[in-house]
Amino acid sequence: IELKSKIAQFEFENPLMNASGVWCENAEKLDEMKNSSSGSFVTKSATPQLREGNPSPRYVEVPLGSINSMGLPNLGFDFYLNYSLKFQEENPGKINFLSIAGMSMEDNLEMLHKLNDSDFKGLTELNLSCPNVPGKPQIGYDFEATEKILEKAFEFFKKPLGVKLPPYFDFAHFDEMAEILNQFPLAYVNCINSVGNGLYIDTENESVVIKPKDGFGGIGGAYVKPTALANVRAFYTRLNKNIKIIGCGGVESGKDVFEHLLCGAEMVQIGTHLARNGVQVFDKILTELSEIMNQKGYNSIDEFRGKLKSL
Ligand SMILES: CC(C)(C)CCc1c(C(=O)O)[nH]c(=O)[nH]c1=O
Repeated sequence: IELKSKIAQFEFENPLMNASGVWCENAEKLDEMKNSSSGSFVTKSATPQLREGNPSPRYVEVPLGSINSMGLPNLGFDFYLNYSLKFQEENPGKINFLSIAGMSMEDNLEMLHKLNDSDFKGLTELNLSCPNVPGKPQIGYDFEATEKILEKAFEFFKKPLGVKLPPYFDFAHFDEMAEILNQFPLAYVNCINSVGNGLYIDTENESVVIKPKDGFGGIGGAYVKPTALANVRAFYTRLNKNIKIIGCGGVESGKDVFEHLLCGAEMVQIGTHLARNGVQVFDKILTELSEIMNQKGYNSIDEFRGKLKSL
């Protein structure tokens, strides 16, 4: 059976990849992703310079998912660009995704200029959960700021660009965001980033479980699947068809991947489940997805992608 997915001019042999931030922060992890059975991989969101990030504990697995306030620890933009250039050189015809999350508009534009002027042939992911000016919500929750940064980017950026979105919970927000995104020649929209500022409590110690932000952190894993599926579906039905959707959130099995694909996802990312179990999750989940497709008599994903039925 066929598991191919297409974004921009790229074709991937299967729809699975890691979620940015998971199994992608250094060369050792990226090599494991590169050598796994995933269809592609994305690098940890980069800032212009190396960042230590927040004090640990900053990522904690909990029964139904994970909570994190990493604080953008990363080896710096040049590391991920060089890794990507080496990857495309050593694997002719193959490309990866490179994520950026500047701490300011200038940082983002600087990294986009460098990418534009480089030999990078892959896809760039602009992480809109990046911080805004103090006192204002993250860029993805500031519609004006989102429009402004995309206007500035598309003045000069000529390579395939996607955006990573935080989750939305209101139809007015789906509509407003889609109206903005439809103005730009985006290659894709990636839904969702972690559900922001959750709180997990250790009742034995009567304390929080992560050190930064008094324990407040982004929630991932099974907790967020219904929200992730809703955001994938909401943008799939609102965006023009040449903007593909990447689904991210709550994927632990072939069944979860099937649900994201039914909602319209072109690629499906795995975060918390990958962090917990390592890259063998891709083999397991590909087998489970193939099993489901065989049982249902589907030979390719295109036969059911986006075809979620209303009642
Ligand atoms: C939240 C930011 C630190 C501004 C961006 C990086 C990021 C982080 C992080 O590095 O803390 N964690 C997430 O779950 N999603 C993200 O996009």
